[in-house]
Amino acid sequence: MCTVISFATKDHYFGRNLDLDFSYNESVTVTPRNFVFPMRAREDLTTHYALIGMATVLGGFPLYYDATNEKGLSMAGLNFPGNCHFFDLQEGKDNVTSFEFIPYILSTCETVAQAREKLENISIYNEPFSKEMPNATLHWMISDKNESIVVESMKDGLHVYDNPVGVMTNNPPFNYMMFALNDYASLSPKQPENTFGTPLELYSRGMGGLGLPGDLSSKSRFIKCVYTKLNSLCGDSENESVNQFFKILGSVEQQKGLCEVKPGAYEYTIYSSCCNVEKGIYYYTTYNNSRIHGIDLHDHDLDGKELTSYPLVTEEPFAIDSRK
Ligand SMILES: C[C@H](CCC(=O)NCCS(=O)(=O)O)[C@H]1CC[C@H]2[C@@H]3[C@H](O)C[C@@H]4C[C@H](O)CC[C@]4(C)[C@H]3C[C@H](O)[C@]12C
Repeated sequence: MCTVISFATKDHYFGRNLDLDFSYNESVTVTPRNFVFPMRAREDLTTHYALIGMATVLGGFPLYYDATNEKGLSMAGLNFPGNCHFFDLQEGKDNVTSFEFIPYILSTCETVAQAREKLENISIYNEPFSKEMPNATLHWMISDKNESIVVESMKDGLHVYDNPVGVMTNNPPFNYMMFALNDYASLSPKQPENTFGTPLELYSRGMGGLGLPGDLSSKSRFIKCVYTKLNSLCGDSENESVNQFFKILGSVEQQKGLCEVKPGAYEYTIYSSCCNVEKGIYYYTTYNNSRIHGIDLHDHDLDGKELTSYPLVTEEPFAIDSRK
């Protein structure tokens, strides 16, 4: 399971938890403007916006999981098994494979409004990257500074939903997720009001949130993360914002051993990311390394042609303070 959020203080931030039982050897990857994205059913993308994000690079192609472009438009793919459906080539449509979808939108659009226009004619084409790399069953969140949308390709076509809460997880489809929020509308960081007309003792702090789901199912993570994000208070500095972002994602992170996906195999939060979309800095932590690392898009020659990849730092020694 996974969770993606868009978040704002003075700057805007976008990132996700990647929850899975194994890794595809992902790295933080910068794609400069003149890297050629070969496309399967349309003209190659030769000159485009520069991108930074998490990807598996295979055969020279950055298979992005989540990324942000130099204009601050961001996009992430999360699992959507069972509901997701991709199509054969459609005459008269912009046929874009699922692994080309992030590069295509982020290469060519500056805003969600522009992405919406492109989406009007896009069909997600079912050709896999290779025999060894079948199609991932994904849905996507796309965000800019002003808004977020969710894109779900299903048997009956492409659905584009406004996402006023800026959070997405996995199944069920996004309209069901938004409806499910109704059941929790009365939760609050304030202590509840006693309406029974008989004296009761509020024996603990935090009782306004009683009933907030805490399990790892995707609907529960959606509710919990929306509640956490929308009630979160945060200062404007980069340090406070990035730390708070990781704390919000931490409210739905997965500890090893709690979510069995097949006998003996457990999903866990392999990495968490947070991109400052204004500055183009992609921060991340990994399961065994909570030190925040950052890679700056603008540290690179953005007019170049070659990818730059940064292997994840997955372990680091603790800082043990000495009395001396
Ligand atoms: C599984 C990942 C999403 C994590 C997630 O949502 N897990 C929840 C599982 S579930 O709901 O409980 O079933 C997705 C996110 C991005 C995906 C990867 C990216 O799409 C890039 C390539 C695309 C290739 O077609 C397949 C391999 C792959 C490298 C994908 C593997 C996998 O499907 C990834 C890593």
